[in-house]
Amino acid sequence: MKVATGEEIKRLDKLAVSLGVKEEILMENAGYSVFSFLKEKFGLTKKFLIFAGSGNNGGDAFVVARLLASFNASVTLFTVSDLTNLKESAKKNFELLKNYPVEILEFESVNRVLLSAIRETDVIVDGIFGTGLNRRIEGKIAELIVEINNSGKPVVAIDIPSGISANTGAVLGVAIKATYTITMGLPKRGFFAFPGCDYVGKIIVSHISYPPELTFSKDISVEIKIVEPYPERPTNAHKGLLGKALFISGSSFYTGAPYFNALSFLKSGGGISFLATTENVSRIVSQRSPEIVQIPLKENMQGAIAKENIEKILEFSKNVDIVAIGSGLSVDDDTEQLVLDVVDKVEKPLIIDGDAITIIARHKEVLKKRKFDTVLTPHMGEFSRLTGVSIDEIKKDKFSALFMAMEEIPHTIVLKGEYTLIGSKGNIYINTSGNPVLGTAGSGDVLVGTIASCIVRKANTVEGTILGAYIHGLSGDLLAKEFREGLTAEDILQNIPNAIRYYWMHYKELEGALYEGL
Ligand SMILES: NC(=O)C1=CN([C@@H]2O[C@H](COP(=O)(O)OP(=O)(O)OC[C@H]3O[C@@H](n4cnc5c(N)ncnc54)[C@H](O)[C@@H]3O)[C@@H](O)[C@H]2O)[C@H](O)CC1
Ligand SMILES: [K+]
Repeated sequence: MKVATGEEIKRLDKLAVSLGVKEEILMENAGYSVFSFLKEKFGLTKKFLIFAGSGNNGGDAFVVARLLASFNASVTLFTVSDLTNLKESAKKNFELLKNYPVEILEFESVNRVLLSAIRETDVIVDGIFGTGLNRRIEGKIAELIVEINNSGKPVVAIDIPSGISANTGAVLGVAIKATYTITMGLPKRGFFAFPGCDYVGKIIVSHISYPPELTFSKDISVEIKIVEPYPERPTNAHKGLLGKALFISGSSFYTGAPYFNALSFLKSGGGISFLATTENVSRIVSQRSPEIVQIPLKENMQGAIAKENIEKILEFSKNVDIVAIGSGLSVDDDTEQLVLDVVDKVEKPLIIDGDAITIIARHKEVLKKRKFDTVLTPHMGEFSRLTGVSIDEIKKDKFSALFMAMEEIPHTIVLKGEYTLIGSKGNIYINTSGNPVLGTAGSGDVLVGTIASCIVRKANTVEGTILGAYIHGLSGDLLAKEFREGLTAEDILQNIPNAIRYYWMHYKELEGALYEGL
């Protein structure tokens, strides 16, 4: 499903209008989708308290009030801010509403009338601001929102929780904490970025009768894409057929990263995992996992892979289907040379992680020159090094930061975090699996191996990356159903086969599971 900015959705609304789907129809559909959700979820015997602003979000709210009242439901509606400049469709709906049994009040301040209305209601509907929010919410509307948030009542937001930026997920002053958000046309980017993601509650999408060419608009470059699983193991499956990976990772301080890299490749469907690491690390990893094929290398004074191994590594890379470098590696001079040579000379799909990102961030010309499929898997800090943009700036709008990075770096970039973003060829794919369980040491190393196997088994770098990121997050999601704390990268790794089984059974429903279309 495509994910839009506020501007994009306004453009789609206009296009729909130009195709004859008048604004009034769109507004009716928007209101109807919220009404039918309320009817189904809460029933029409409940008390509804609706807040309507002076824009078209308020217009949607008038429709909701009218439809509820037409079933004789108990409805109180507060108008928020001055309604003298209502736009045409909203104005018509406001006038229409006056013929229905709805208590219409003006919100003046957080006074006794308001507090008692909030206390007595069963459900609150937020139609204060939608995509038209263009500045911080202050004064009495801010106070109102705080009161709604403190009420403990279920809140259904129309289109966007008021106060959340549709594009970035920022809170503009204060924002409604919604239990459900019924969003119009398409979901908005801000729902998948922190802190907006904590305000939307469950997202339900209504296409408000857009013609499908708008819903699936090619001009929108952010989307949630659930890809097909990789093909089943062939009957004559043997390890060579299922893909060979070479992991160049680990140093004396990081013995877990190479283990997680190499074993997760096998756990997620890869055939043979080769691990190029120092002799010492190799000994430790082989005791933990004899399934991994070791390429023990000479160590330098810093406990990292010595540079005299470079030729051997480059030569070995010719025998495999994919190479990954960087997890728990090091940033010393020998490692720098190793990373530069690998990025420059390995003619296979390459995943660049961890310290290798830190190194290559200082030599972007080598990265830009690289002609073979490449995936970078930075966390926020590494992404900041890679782009030269501060973490604070990235957090303000991670979508724009990733679009900018893609202009400079012509590779697939996986920006890890809550809702990992995968940027490739000017498009961004939002990963919707995962939860805070995954924020544990070694989790990123498991991600590298999982992406590697999915790339090889799907024979497609971008789709493999999307699939690998999803499976990794899903492993954490399935664990989170049973456990709250105490999970480690080992648990995520061991649960990957379970995540794969689940994905294979349910992937067709996964998009709908997040968005119950109306
Ligand atoms: N356009 C369509 O065809 C459809 C729109 N739908 C709904 O409409 C809203 C977007 O409506 P819009 O009128 O553009 O904006 P808002 O309702 O969000 O409100 C704008 C209103 O509020 C003022 N304002 C903005 N920020 C603040 C602030 N911080 N404090 C005070 N006042 C503020 C601004 O000046 C305007 O007067 C969209 O989200 C949908 O819900 C449909 O669904 C149907 C089709
Ligand atoms: K709203």
